[in-house]
Amino acid sequence: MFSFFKKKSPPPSADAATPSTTPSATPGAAPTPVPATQAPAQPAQPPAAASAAPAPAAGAFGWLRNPFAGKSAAPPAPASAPTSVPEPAPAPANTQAPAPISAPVSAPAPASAAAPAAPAPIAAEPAAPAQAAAAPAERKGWLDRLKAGLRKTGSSIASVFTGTQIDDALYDELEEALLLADTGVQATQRLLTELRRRVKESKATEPAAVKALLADALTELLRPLEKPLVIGEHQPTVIMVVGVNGAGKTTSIGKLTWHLAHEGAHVLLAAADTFRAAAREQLGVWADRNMVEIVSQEGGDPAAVSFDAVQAGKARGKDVVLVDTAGRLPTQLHLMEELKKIRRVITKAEPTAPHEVLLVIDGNTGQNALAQVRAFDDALQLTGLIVTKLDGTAKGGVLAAIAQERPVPVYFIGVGEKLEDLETFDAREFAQALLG
Ligand SMILES: Nc1nc2c(ncn2[C@@H]2O[C@H](COP(=O)(O)OP(=O)(O)OP(=O)(O)O)[C@@H](O)[C@H]2O)c(=O)[nH]1
Repeated sequence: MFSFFKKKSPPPSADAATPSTTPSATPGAAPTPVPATQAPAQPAQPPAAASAAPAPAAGAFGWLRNPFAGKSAAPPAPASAPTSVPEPAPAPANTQAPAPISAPVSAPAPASAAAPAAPAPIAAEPAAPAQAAAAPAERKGWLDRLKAGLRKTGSSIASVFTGTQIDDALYDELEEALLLADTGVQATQRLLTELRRRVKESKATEPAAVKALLADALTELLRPLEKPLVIGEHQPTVIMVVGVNGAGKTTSIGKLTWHLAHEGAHVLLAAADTFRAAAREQLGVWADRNMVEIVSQEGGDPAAVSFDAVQAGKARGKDVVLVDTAGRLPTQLHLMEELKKIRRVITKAEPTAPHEVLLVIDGNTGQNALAQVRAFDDALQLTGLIVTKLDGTAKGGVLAAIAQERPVPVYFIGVGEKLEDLETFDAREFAQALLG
């Protein structure tokens, strides 16, 4: 299990007013909010973790605290304050993971106040150090999978250090290996310069020691990418998810939803890919699996669906609204304009939203991923990345290129198709996994 988000204490509930009880009651025209139905505990063959898992949020994960866990373990203080957003319908998300869910649901605001250690202002956390200490067995298992996933990238870099001498040949080989791993010219040069400095300073004599110094230099380079996703500062937190076709957007949203729901968050999905029926269906399957609501519409304007979803999320006191958009290339300018419109219209529904604009990139695309980050960032002002398919890739170095050239935080990385194959990004873990 994991906990990947931090929850800020929501402001003393604003729009409490009108929770529309049923899943529908969507304002405006068409979109059809589909209740995530009665879904039985375990749908067909849900991604492995679903069955293996829901040890309801224990909050024992690395550098992110799990405020919902606190709430569930010890039922939040009798929601004294008239609180905020009364959760209307017995939020579907909850049925499956009784403990964490129900509690937070009904009284989001005060709960967080009650949440013991939570007041901590969120944002950028000195991530790494705490992590190792807090890391439970699950984190260890994840690290093993990450290592296995990055083996293709790592083995060629690691082979540089099998010799006995630290000489120019070693640095040349390393340069080649880093470039082949799609680390990019700038990041590669920076790493080599930094490595030479560290080697000199430490008077290292063994290639193995050089490898450890490289891990340090890489960690430092990647560190700016570490940042937790913050949930709870706004209610709902509106997250718009974008990316090229097939990058893994919908799958990542599904995984994220599962984890959020199991942390006790109430999630609403918005299927803003209104053109492709398969895309909507795929998201619908994830909604059913996670027993969360979805706003979906056949045809029509993706921006309108997003607007309605945000409105519905506000009215129903959801913690998170996740907007899935259709895949597109950044060179398809009219489609990029469509994304900008979705963004604008979301802001009309909630002036502070979207709170996150996440780009999903396929780790296999190497340097092209960097081009995608640049283009989507220019168009949409990204707040974070999800990097998928780092399993089996020989191009894992691209994160170093991103850190060097366009350091948009990496909220999550994916190393497989199963639920548990999505985790928070940690610079040192990644550097170590990358170097084998
Ligand atoms: N190996 C691996 N496969 C993944 C990962 N994440 C997603 N996938 C697979 O990638 C494929 C595409 O994923 P989708 O979630 O449909 O991608 P999408 O970006 O929503 O696609 P469009 O809606 O067409 O734009 C699916 O087969 C997923 O199972 C990952 O981390 N590792």
